Amino acid sequence: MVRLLASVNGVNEAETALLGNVDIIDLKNPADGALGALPPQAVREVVDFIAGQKPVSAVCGNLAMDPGQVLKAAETYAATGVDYLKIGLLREPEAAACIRALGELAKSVKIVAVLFADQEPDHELLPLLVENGFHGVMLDTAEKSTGGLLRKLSVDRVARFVAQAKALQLKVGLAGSLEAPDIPRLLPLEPDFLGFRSALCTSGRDSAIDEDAIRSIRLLIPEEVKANGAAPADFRLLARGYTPAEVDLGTDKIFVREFVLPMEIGAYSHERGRTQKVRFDVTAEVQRVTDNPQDMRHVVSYDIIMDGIRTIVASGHIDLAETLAEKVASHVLANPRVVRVFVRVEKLEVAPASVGVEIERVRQEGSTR
Ligand SMILES: O=C[C@H](O)COP(=O)(O)O
Repeated sequence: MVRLLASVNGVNEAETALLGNVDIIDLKNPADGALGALPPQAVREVVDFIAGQKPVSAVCGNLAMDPGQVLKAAETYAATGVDYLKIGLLREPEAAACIRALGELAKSVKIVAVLFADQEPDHELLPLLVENGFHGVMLDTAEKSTGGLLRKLSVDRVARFVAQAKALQLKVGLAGSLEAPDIPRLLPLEPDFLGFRSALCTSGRDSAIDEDAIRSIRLLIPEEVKANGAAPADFRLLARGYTPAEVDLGTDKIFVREFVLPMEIGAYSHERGRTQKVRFDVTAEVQRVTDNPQDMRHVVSYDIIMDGIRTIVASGHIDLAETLAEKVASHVLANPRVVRVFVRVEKLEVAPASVGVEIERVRQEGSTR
């Protein structure tokens, strides 16, 4: 299940977030950047106000990578009674010593490390976080005015980060000026939570959060549904395409055309260890879910197709264009609303003309992939 974390600046906003049914109330001072902390007393007030209705996290401030200072701040905020502490780790050699300094405290409070997508996050810190008992890790952006997470780090790199953290049993969160169209792109990566501030505000990150804005984000992150004691919804399925229509409205086609990427491909030895340009054309036939599409729940985003291609291309050398086409088709059909997909893969640098393959694949009856 992917949880919705909302960053709030005090009791009033915490109440709004509670009404919006977010999953985690995160405390920070947005006016002081990605890691601006509220005074400990203000954090305590929110912890008392929430009174266990939702988990509460707090950031510990814009800390220099000084182990003593980091530990002191963490102890101060741990004493407020929050469920999670968020500690920002800058891309500096002392970050490792700061992690070690928190090892003892991590036995009594859940600590989540925050790494920045715009500072080349250091994957080598992940095992160290585990060794020192950290609960989780999240990617955020330090600079909020220059675009969101997926503009700072390509989707395949975010996917690799999530997969690596999960393989180490760390809880993993993603944030960074996330907007509605980012959500269907990030849900398939199955992070443990997605974090928001800017998208919840009426006019900019420093303005107040707004109930309607929270609601529109909440709608895009499936909540755990348990009806009559039935098994919880399959979030992997929901995450890939939201709820399929109950009545048959027919299909539409979405497409990505002339998407060219350099990649390692080819069965010849001279094609190894170098990239060549490959062009992708994909058309997906998708079930319609409404006559009145209004938000990301109602569409299958073409970004998901491009994200899949980028991730497949980044995964390493592929010998055959046929293998590549099958992988792309399979990725697109992973979305339960896609009933048929057409994929053309063309190698553009092989011969005087382009060469490649076209395939068409259809969802098998009853298959959820
Ligand atoms: O922890 C999450 C952040 O508060 C997200 O803030 P943002 O959406 O403004 O980047």
